[in-house]
Amino acid sequence: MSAPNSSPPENLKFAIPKKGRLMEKVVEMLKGSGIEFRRQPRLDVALCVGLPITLIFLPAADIAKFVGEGNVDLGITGEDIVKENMVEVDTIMELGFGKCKLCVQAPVTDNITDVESLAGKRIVTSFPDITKQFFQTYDEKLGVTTNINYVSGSVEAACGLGLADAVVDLVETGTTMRAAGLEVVHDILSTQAVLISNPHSEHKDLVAKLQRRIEGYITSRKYVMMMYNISNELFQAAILVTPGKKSPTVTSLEGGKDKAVSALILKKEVSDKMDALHDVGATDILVLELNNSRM
Ligand SMILES: Nc1ncnc2c1ncn2[C@@H]1O[C@H](COP(=O)(O)OP(=O)(O)OP(=O)(O)O)[C@@H](O)[C@H]1O
Ligand SMILES: O=P(O)(O)OC[C@H]1O[C@H](OP(=O)(O)OP(=O)(O)O)[C@H](O)[C@@H]1O
Repeated sequence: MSAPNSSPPENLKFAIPKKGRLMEKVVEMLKGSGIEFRRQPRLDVALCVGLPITLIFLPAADIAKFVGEGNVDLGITGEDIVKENMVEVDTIMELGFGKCKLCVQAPVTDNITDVESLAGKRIVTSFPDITKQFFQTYDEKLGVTTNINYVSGSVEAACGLGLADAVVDLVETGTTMRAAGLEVVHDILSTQAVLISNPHSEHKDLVAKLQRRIEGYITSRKYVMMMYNISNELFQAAILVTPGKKSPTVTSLEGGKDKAVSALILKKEVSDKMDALHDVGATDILVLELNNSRM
């Protein structure tokens, strides 16, 4: 029993992006993971329902720093932002969205094929530390200093405005880059959204619980359950098609001549697997959506 005057334990503080493409995905993921909250209009703090968690809505670019410095226990942001801030955080899991690349880009008309030729030139970026680190090797080799300037957005406009010889910016579809007349000269890193925690957080059990819930949700979005019947003779060939995530579940049907098999299948492989099972001789093939999962 706790001492009568002890203050209640503090809620876990969980920072999530306050706007933009990451926010939409994060809110959808939290809902699917049973992490529900009510956010009042214009408020950047929300309490979770039934869990001792306070959500704090912050700019994605600030979240790694807040987690690293222990202002919050847990956060979701891009790996690119974690690397740029060079903070000490535990990366708990990759979340599979917010995927893009950080690239050196230059005007198509300049026809630059070798990134080394940009050393000593003017580069504009929202990632000055990663960019500085990237060009350092070339600067030392060539005895030059690359001039790196920070802008917080619309990086792609810098070359057209005459402010830069090249930019270091994110590329997903390439639409922004092409519209600005730029092309990729060099990939620096691949990134996606990650769940990060402060290594000294006192909420280890709750962090582990959230991790399990989010993993369960991600699995349920990636997989479906495939069920089918197969004769005993053809069974071995069929389970080669559906080995499952760990292994398939197999039960004998009444009469003993056939088996019923259920196995998790990656969504993107469903049609190929159904065709293959049909060719092997399976019948009554069903595909069921997963609502949630815990592995
Ligand atoms: N086009 C993209 N595709 C996928 N992920 C992206 C893309 N652009 C950004 N990201 C990811 O989202 C993170 C936050 O991006 P961004 O800074 O654009 O968010 P924002 O909060 O909308 O800010 P702003 O619109 O003010 O720049 C990036 O660091 C990166 O990890
Ligand atoms: O390859 P694409 O699919 O075009 O995506 C890449 C663009 O997306 C991001 O910008 P965002 O749209 O967030 O606007 P910003 O320039 O204000 O950061 C990023 O900085 C790129 O400019």
